[in-house]
Amino acid sequence: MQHFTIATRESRLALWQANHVKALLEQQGHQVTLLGMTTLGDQILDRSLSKVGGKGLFVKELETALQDGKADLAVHSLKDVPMELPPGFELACVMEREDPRDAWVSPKYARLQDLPQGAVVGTSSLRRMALVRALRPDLKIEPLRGNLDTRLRKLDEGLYDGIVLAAAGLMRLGLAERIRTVFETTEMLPAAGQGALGIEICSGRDDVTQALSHLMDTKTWLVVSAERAVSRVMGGSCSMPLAAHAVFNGTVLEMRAAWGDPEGVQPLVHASDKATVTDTASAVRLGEEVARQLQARVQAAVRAAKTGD
Ligand SMILES: NCc1[nH]cc(CCC(=O)O)c1CC(=O)O
Repeated sequence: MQHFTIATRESRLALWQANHVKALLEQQGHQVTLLGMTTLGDQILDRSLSKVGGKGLFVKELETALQDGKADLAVHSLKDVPMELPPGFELACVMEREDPRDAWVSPKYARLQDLPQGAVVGTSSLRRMALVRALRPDLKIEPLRGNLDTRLRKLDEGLYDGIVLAAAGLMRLGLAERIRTVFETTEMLPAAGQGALGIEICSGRDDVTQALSHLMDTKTWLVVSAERAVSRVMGGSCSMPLAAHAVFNGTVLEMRAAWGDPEGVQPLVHASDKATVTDTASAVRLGEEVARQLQARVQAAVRAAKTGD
C-alpha cells in the first residue's frame, strides 16, 4: 500500500477524471489524495487557445507540482497533452479509450445537416471549424470556449444554433442526454488522443509506474501512439486544424488523418494507411508514414493554389 497525490485541474471534467483514477488506485489498496489546481489555460477564456500558446497551458502547473514533489501523478485528457513532454516527465499510462467521436449538441436541430442556411455553430477548435466548414460551408462559426458546463450554458442562452463537443466528456459528466447525434468518424475525424486519459509522472518514478500498470490499456496505448505521431510530425498544436484517428481491425491498425488550412481557404487534405501493429515502434511508424503522406499532399495543395492550377 502506498500514498499517492494526484494533481488535477479543477473543472468538473478534470475532477471526474482524477476521481476515476483515484477510485481505481484505491481499489488496489492505495491511499489517494487530490491536489486541485488552476492552470493558465483555465483562466484564459476570452481568446482562442491557438493564439495564446496551445495545449501546454493546461499541463504546465500540474508538471510543476510533480516536479516540486507536491504530487505523484497528473491525470490529463490525452488530447490536451503536448506531443513532446518537457525533459524529466513521461506519459506513464494511457487508459482504455472511451468513445473518441465528436457529438452534435443542439436544442432545435437533431443533426448538423438539418441546420438552415447561415445558422451559427459554436466551436473554438480549429479542427472542428475546418471539418464543419467542409460539411456545411454556408454556416457561421462563432468562438466558444470554457469548460463543458460553460459551453452548454452559452448554447442554452441562445448564442448558437448548435455546438460540437467530445462525446466522451459529455458521457463522463452524465450529460449524454444532451447529445443529439454522434458524428461518424468519416464526417468528423477526431483529434489525436480524443476520449483517452493519460497519466503523467516524473521520469524514474518506478513506484508510480508499477501502481499504474493495472490501469494501462496496451491497445489504446498503441492506437494513440500512432495518432500522436501524426501530430508530432505535423508539428501539431492547437494552431493547426489537424485530425488523426486510428482503429484496430484485428492486428491491423487503420489510420486516417486530415489537415485543414488555418485560414480556411484550402480544402481539407486527407491521408490514410494501415499496417500490422504489435508494438509502440510499429504504431509510431504508421503514424509517421500517414503524416508524411499528409505533408506531401498539403505541399502539393499549397503549390497548386499558388500557381492557380
Ligand atoms: N479541449 C477540452 C477537452 N479536453 C478533453 C475533452 C473531452 C474528453 C476527452 O477527449 O477525453 C475536452 C472537451 C471537448 O473537446 O469537448
